[in-house]
This record gives sequence, C-alpha cells and structure tokens, in this order.
Amino acid sequence: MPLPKAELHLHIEGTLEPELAFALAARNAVELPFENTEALRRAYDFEDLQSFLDLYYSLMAVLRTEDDFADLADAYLTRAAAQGVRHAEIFFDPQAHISRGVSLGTVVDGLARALDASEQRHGISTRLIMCFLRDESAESAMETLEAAKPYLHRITAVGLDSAEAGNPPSKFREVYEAAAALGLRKVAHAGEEGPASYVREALDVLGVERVDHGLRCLEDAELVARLARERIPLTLCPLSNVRLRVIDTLEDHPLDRMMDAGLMCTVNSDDPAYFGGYVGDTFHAVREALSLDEERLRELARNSFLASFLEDDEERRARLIAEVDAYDFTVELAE
Ligand SMILES: Nc1ncnc2[nH]cnc12
Ligand SMILES: [Zn+2]
Repeated sequence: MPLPKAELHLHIEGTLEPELAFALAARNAVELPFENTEALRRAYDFEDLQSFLDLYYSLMAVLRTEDDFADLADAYLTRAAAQGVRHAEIFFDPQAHISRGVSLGTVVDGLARALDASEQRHGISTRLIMCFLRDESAESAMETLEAAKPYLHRITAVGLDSAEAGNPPSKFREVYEAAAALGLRKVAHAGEEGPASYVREALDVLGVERVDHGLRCLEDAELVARLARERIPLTLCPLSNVRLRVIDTLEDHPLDRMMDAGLMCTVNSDDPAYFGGYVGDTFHAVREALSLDEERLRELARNSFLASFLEDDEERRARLIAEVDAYDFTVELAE
C-alpha cells in the first residue's frame, strides 16, 4: 500500500495521456498532427515552459464533450488512487476551452461527474480550482469569473497559470478581489519561471493562501524567511521542473534544502502525462535522487493534507494525517 498523500498541483488537462488523446480524437473526428502515440511521445522534449504550453493547448482540441472531460478526470483518479492519492485539488483552464467553443458548463459538468463519484469509486475526495490564463487579459479573466457564477458550488478556489514571465500577479488584482468576494479561496503559480518578486506579489497583492511552485523564492532570503515563518505552503513539482529545464537534474532540485530552511513543501505532479510520472512516481524519484529519509517523506505527505482545503472535513484530514503517522515504510519497500 503506497504512502497516503494529497495532490494539490495537478492540471487535469495535463493528465491527457497519448492513448486517451488518440481515442478522443477518433471519437470526435479531430485530426491530430501526429501519426501515432509514439510520435506524440517523441514531441515531449521541451525547451522551456512555453514549448510545453504550445503542445498542451494544441492537444486540448480532442476535448469536446462532457463525456470527454468525465473520462479524462476518471482516468486521472484511477491512476492517482493506485499511487496513494486520497485527496486531490484539481486545476482546470476554462479559457482554453471556451476559446475553442466548448462551454464552461460542458467542462464543469463533465469533470463534476467524475469527481462526484470519486470518493465512492476511488477513495479520493476532491476539490476544483479554476485557473485564469495569465497571458490573457485581466478582462478575459473577469469575464470567466462572471461565467462561472452558476457553477460556484462546484469550485473551491481560483488559480493563475500559463506563461509566467512578463505576466505578474498584480495584473489580476481586481479579479482576485472579485473572486474572494464570491467566497472563493486563492492560489497562484508564481516563481516557476518568474522572479521571486512574483511570489511576493501573489502573497501581498492577490492574497493567496498557497503558492504553486514558488521555487524562485530561493533568490530572496527575506522572502524565504517569511514563507517559513507564515507557514505558506508551496506546491512543488520536481519532475516538471526538470522537464521544463527550470532545474538541470533531479539531483540538483532544492527540495531538501527548502525543507531544511523550514519551508512548508509539498510534492506534486503538475502535468503527469507530459512530465514522466504521477505523484507516487514523483515521491519515489525525489526519494532516490535526494536520498530523503522516511521522516522527510512523512513530512511531505503530512504537509499535503495540512495545506489542502479540507477545512470543511477536518475529521477526514485528521484521519488521513493519522494514517501517514502510522505508515509502515517496510511494507512499501517490500512491494
Ligand atoms: N507548469 C505549468 N506552469 C504554468 N502553467 C501551466 N499550465 C499547465 N502546466 C503549467
Ligand atoms: Zn502547474
């Protein structure tokens, strides 16, 4: 039995495996610019965040109906359950679908169908986080928030993703104020490719509770001290950082040094279909590359539940943390 964990940084569109992409392409009569799944996999050799985003957005062409989104989410939950995920807070990118003529209702109702069955079917509780594309305008983000009003009962938080450099958090101040006024919680990608000052802006201008990535906070010692003091969770994605060349090799990843500095780190998969592993694979990879001991792994798993939006189910949170505390690593090692 794998170590129980929550996944807090997962783009549902980034779980689109090549086999499912081709199956959905056939179902929807969409032509893909790749001959087969191997040819598509060969394209997963990224230079940087933008080169990944180009492929990520273009493959979304196969996602057209409620069934497509339900199948996508259920495929993710099946894989996640096998890797010990017990709670998942799932990002989606509404603007990337609305701009292709797929309505927000189609996306949310499709995802919700899989998510509503998740606890029963997979033992995974879920939340949905609606992300704004930061390389689109603040007006477009505000229109998206407006369009989401009929679905707010399904959405826990707003997030901010896509091309970071040149698109600072402050661009979305009013949108985040409006989201908070609607009762939504707030997270944002910051400090992945963008500078430490974007992490500060995410905290001070947007008022986020969690920072997605946050890696480049390390360039600002005062910011690191503050993040540690205020126990602001960081949702790190080590395999993503290597694939998008933010970090040279996994052995160079600063996760262990960040934990030493008292930062509240979590480990996540980001876009697992593209980056070579789901969250359990990520735990295994960082354990090997950074020689993390069992206490460190337990801390990462505990943090994932502590940093999650499980406030409306504290009983479940406490139960899951107790499972982490009691986890017997010798069982996993014997598998
Ligand atoms: N790693 C990432 N950074 C920014 N936007 C994303 N959208 C999907 N994955 C992303
Ligand atoms: Zn991300």
